[in-house]
Amino acid sequence: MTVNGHQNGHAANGAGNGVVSNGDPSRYWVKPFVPNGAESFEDAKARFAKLIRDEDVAHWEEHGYVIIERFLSPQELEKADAAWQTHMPTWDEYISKEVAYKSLAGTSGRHVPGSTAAGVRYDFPYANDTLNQLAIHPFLVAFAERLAGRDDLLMSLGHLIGKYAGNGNFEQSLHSDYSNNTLVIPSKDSTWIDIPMITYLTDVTLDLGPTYVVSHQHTEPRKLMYDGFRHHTREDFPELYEVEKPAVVPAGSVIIYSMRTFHRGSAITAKEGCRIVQFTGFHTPNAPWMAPMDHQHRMGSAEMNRFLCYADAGQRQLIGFPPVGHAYWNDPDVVEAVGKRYPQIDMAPYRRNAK
Ligand SMILES: O=C(O)CCC(=O)C(=O)O
Ligand SMILES: [Fe+2]
Repeated sequence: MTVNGHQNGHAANGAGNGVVSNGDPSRYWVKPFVPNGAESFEDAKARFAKLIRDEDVAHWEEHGYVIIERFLSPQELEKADAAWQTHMPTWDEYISKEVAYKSLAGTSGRHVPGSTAAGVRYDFPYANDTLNQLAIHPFLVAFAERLAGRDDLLMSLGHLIGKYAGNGNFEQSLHSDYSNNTLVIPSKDSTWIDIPMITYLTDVTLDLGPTYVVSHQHTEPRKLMYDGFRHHTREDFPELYEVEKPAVVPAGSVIIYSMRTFHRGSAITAKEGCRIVQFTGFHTPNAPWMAPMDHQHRMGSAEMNRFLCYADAGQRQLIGFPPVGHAYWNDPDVVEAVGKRYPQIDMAPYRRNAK
């Protein structure tokens, strides 16, 4: 079942990209973006923005979430598979070395052993270019820009998370995600908005811990954001659990939701299997109370250097790097010094406005 009411993705858009798959080709299976090639990130975003369906935006506006099935092409998924497997075991690897892998935590400072959000957890940026690029896929950024109505968003978060059958209780209560994403609470006003997303890198079946989500239609009229509880338990709010819907989706799909959207991770009831996802989010740059991506311990890391050097200038901007043309680059000494810090970054575009 799908939660959007439209089955298996989208009809072919006639782009003629010749992709062969098990289902209909998705309209998003167009030329992938490659940083620092002929196309800028801006142009790639514009290309993907044209593919966004008005009804998907309308669904998000009405329900507080939308699921886009199979936005990643089979080729992208194949690369993504190889990429997550550099960080986490497949199910077969996991079960063949269960003792060793059971305690695998990843490197995230936000890994809380035993919590329902645990699992193996790595934070963006990763030691892998494909994973980094997936986190800021031009389609995801374009969709967030469309919802926010501006094109200068910043990345809020990035986590690669693996959950394995039999290794923990992942059953959560319905909640909104804001406690570590804003100092206050997420208001309705999209002037300052943070847009979270979960990209599913493996098939999610009912027994592999789907995300459950509740439409705004059920939560907004009741002002559940304002009742002082972030977690709404089954005991106290049974009626919410009657209207929640599972995001049962094929690998390569994404749920784009909001910080006001009630949702939850659920138990893996299958005996075998794992669910690998990447959380990301993008927010408007006008709200210091919101989503301060905690760069402090990442700046200067090998992963951050790797991300910055591989990325396009428009992608660096997503994490706060001064944009091309910004007055920061007016001082030629500064441009050259940053070039020395990151010898692999092409400084030519930044050099252009050095006076
Ligand atoms: O993993 C999921 O599907 C959702 C998890 C979640 O909502 C959370 O950890 O805040
Ligand atoms: Fe959550």
